[in-house]
Amino acid sequence: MSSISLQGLHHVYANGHVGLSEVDLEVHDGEFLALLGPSGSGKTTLLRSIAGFVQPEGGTLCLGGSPVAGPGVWVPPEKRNLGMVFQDHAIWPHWSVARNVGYPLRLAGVPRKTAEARVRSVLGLVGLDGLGERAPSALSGGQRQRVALARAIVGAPQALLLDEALSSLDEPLRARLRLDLKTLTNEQGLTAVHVTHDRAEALALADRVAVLRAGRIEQIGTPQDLVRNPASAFVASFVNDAVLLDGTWAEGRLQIAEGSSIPGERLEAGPCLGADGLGRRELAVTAAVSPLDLVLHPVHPDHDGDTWDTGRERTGVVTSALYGPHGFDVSADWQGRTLRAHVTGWVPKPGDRVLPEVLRAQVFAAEVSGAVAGTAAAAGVIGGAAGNGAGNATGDAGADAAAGPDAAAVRRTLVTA
Ligand SMILES: Nc1ncnc2c1ncn2[C@@H]1O[C@H](COP(=O)(O)OP(=O)(O)OP(=O)(O)O)[C@@H](O)[C@H]1O
Repeated sequence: MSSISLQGLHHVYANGHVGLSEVDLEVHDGEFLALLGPSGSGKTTLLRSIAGFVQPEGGTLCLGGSPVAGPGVWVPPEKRNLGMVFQDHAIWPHWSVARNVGYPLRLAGVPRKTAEARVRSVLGLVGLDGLGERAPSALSGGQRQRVALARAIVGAPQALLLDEALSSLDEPLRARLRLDLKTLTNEQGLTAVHVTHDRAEALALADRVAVLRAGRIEQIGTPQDLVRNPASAFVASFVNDAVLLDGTWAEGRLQIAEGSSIPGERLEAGPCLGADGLGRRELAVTAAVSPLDLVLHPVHPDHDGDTWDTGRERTGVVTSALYGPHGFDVSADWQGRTLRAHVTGWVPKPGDRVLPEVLRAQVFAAEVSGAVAGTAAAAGVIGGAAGNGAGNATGDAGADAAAGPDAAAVRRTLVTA
């Protein structure tokens, strides 16, 4: 059975802003669902509608199979049996930990002995064993958030609603609580809906992730689905940090810019292109390229064979290179667009010239201009089949530059059909 069910949920605020637009959603019993999306996409409105803090203008909302909002139905928040955790703990500073956690049980009139035993047990579940008599001021930020979590689950709610609940914590506290939250919800079979801006957190924690955009659910699926099979360029950009390249599909290649194209065998048609995939027609499309599928080949500083006949530069320039344990996260400016790539095998630094190459891209029908609100301003790329000057990823840029535009160098370093 669905623990939480929304049909055609709709809400427009008094100022005309669309909070939710005809949202259908089923959250299954024991499922952990993350709501992910850019600012203003409707995540909070959706969560607050479930909680009962927003009364939707249209549609129906059921909890545990019973309607709580809809035509002629309205169940107030305190009657919905939901646990909520906010970003800022919201615990009473002058009450002990145990008193804070036991508050919902006192409200519900649970006998004192039963309540004390339940509080002790829940404190154990959230890793606060033996800290019941502490004052909140004597706890760390992470511990205070565990108190809020304990209070949210102490009454055995039918669902747990988390509103940016981990966002105020610093790493590694946040990583630790993330792990504990996942274990706790799994072990206790809790249904949870978690609003977050943090895509890594959404992908790590959730059984399914709903990506919101302008009050609608753009895609819902497992983390693997969203990463491997994004339904749109927007999802690819938002979830996978993909660079978006507008271009034209024609004659077996995706033309990205003057002289720069991606051969068809490196392209995968997204679902919006239908069963025929890219087909034979000329199409305006957007290619989404994950930073892991974009190679930046270093170009030797002395090499000057990197312009088109028109004099336009084929290479890009590294604008930032952030070191990490598994390589560098690099941004490069290429023909006025920002490319992002994960670089291993050589040490990039700002100012380095690079030649980009796309290994794989997902292609979507082009959106009407400006429709991809909130995506990275990114993108454009890639390798032309002529010329050279690019070193390969093992750092032999100098050797290539010295070799001149020979066929071997071209094969080794550039996108070719
Ligand atoms: N109380 C309100 N009054 C008027 N408009 C609102 C109100 N709350 C939200 N909105 C508008 O509704 C839309 C959805 O906002 P919502 O807060 O649900 O998005 P969000 O994805 O949670 O954003 P954020 O990540 O910034 O919190 C936005 O256009 C927002 O400006």
